Amino acid sequence: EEQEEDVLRELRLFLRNITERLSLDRRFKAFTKPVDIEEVPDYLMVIKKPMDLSTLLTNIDQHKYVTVGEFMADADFIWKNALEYNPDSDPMDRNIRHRACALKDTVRAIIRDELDEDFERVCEEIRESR
Ligand SMILES: COC(=O)N1C[C@@H]2C[C@@H]3O[C@]2(Cc2nccnc23)C1
Repeated sequence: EEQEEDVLRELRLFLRNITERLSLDRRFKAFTKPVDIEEVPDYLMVIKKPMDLSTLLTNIDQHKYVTVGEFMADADFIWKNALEYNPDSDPMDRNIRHRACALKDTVRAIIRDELDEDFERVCEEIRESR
């Protein structure tokens, strides 16, 4: 009903705000757009579910997420993919893995600090009712 749409509208505002703040952080520049398959032709052979901050934003606008948990599952692919595709000891790989870990910790810290547990519970009730 209308109250549910009000909750989901507030969820989308919350998720857009997080995603935009991450996109402005210079540490996360490599995560703002999909990895360029022309530049990295083997990427899709290694990474089965590419994800990036611009795709998260598109998904939000397409009402893909009904809970913060669903959003976090996609956000986690961004840093997990980076750890998987860039495993070597060379400085470039180490640098992107460091940024991937910073992204993981930053997402979790924002959600711990800014998400009301009761709000997420209401979103989960809506999800289960659909
Ligand atoms: C999230 O970003 C990444 O996982 N990567 C991995 C790719 C390998 C390396 O860095 C990336 C882009 C790139 N382009 C050209 C040549 N080499 C590279 C970004």
